Amino acid sequence: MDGISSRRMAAVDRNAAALGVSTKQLMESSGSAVARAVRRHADPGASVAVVAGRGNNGGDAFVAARFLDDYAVSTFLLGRRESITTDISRSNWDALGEAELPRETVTDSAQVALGDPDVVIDGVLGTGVTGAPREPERTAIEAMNATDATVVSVDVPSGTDADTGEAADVAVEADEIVTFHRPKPGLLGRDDVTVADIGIPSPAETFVGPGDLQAVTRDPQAHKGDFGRVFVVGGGPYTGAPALAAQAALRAGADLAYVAAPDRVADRVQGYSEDLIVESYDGEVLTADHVPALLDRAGERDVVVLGPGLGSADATLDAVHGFLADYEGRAVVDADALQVVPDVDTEATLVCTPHQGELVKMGGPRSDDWRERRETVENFARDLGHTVLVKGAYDVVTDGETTRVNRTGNPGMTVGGTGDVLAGATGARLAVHDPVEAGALAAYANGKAGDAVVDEQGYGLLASDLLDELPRAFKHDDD
Ligand SMILES: NC(=O)C1=CN([C@@H]2O[C@H](COP(=O)(O)OP(=O)(O)OC[C@H]3O[C@@H](n4cnc5c(N)ncnc54)[C@H](O)[C@@H]3O)[C@@H](O)[C@H]2O)[C@H](O)CC1
Ligand SMILES: [K+]
Repeated sequence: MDGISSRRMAAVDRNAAALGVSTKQLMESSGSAVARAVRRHADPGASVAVVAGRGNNGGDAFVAARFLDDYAVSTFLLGRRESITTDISRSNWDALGEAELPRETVTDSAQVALGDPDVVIDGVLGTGVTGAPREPERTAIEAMNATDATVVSVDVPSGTDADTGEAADVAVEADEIVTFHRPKPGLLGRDDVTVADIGIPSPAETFVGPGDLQAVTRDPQAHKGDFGRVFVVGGGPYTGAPALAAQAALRAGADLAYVAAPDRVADRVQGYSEDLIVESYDGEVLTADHVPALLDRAGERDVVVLGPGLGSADATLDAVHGFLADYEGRAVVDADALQVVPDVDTEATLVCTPHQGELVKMGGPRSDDWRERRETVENFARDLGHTVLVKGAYDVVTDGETTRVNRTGNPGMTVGGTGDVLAGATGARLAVHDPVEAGALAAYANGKAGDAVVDEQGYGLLASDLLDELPRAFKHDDD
């Protein structure tokens, strides 16, 4: 079983809530699994000390204490009730009081006195920890290690980093770890780990959801450019496509959006928006002579979006080939440029964004059912060596290893230009995320923006309508 990082676990937890399985339900399953582990180690009547921190790890421990009311269980909260960080955990603390189960709060490390229990439940710190344990958690961990009890850790031994397995100078020495859903990367290879299924529905992982948006953050200390300079190479036969892609990049969080376009159309592209930095090259379409200068510029920027509105003249496709052959950075490839990708040997990291027809033109599979498409596109992406985002009612994003499916969006989005918006948004996210995550986030937000527009005004959506909605579509609970 693959490991799941703390960050991904938090996203999946939030996605599960959006699918109707609340964190409270998950906590109930987690606590119950911990209680079952305790029953394997000691019979009813045995003494159990439950040591709980102020986060949801402690909440799991409160639930376990409630399930163990046929044991001599006493619960210690490291802090005051008011300092419990989540409502769910606090309600489970309150439930212990209502059930008249022994519980006490420990606000001073000097007060940590666990007695001589048969079993200790370690619910002090889980995946939400930052840094080495502080007081009173530190003393509590030492007190747990000092008992002769069997120690059952909730999710991860407190003091051990769930992602790296690194133990702080003070960390719980667990006899058994009951971890939830999937092993945490830092626990892989250990033989003292039980993985409990806590009822997270598999769509919470497969489908991009609101939890995935938690990856979209903006550091208040950031400087201009930190969130990406996106370079759209497009336009020639068409002018709207590169303008939409570049504006979408800004709406999806990029700091600067550049467009390189033939001088015949560059002014028109600029005319659509004063927010873009438009650079022109001579001629009517992209040709091989332009490639060296474009490569220089691309080297100064974070991501290239190659394709929108370039057209499919032979000279242009040759130029795309030449560009990709020598480019080593990150790029989104869209529209007519896609057909070149299978024939080019490149060091670049690409996110290809075909619709079904373009995928077939690339030599990819045709499949109508999304489950089948997930499989076939995975294989195709693996062979291609790049990330592929196939657009459809269910978008599939995969690098052949990691796959996400997006089901936001609606039939109104079959209108021209929505793909250009997606390509630009993907470019912006590719400046800060890995390729699959970038594609997944962009597809999710693009579809969500389309849903918001159609909700408000009905069909008749324009691709440009998506631009205004995109920032809201990327917003999430933590904002
Ligand atoms: N993800 C899921 O599907 C579920 C997870 N569950 C459990 O929840 C924890 C993670 O909970 P969270 O509230 O995010 O964080 P923690 O309880 O791990 O800790 C936060 C808590 O601790 C304080 N704190 C942080 N760092 C330190 C430190 N270095 N020293 C002392 N105190 C620290 C912080 O202020 C908070 O108060 C996960 O592991 C699971 O056990 C649920 O079961 C629901 C499903
Ligand atoms: K723990």
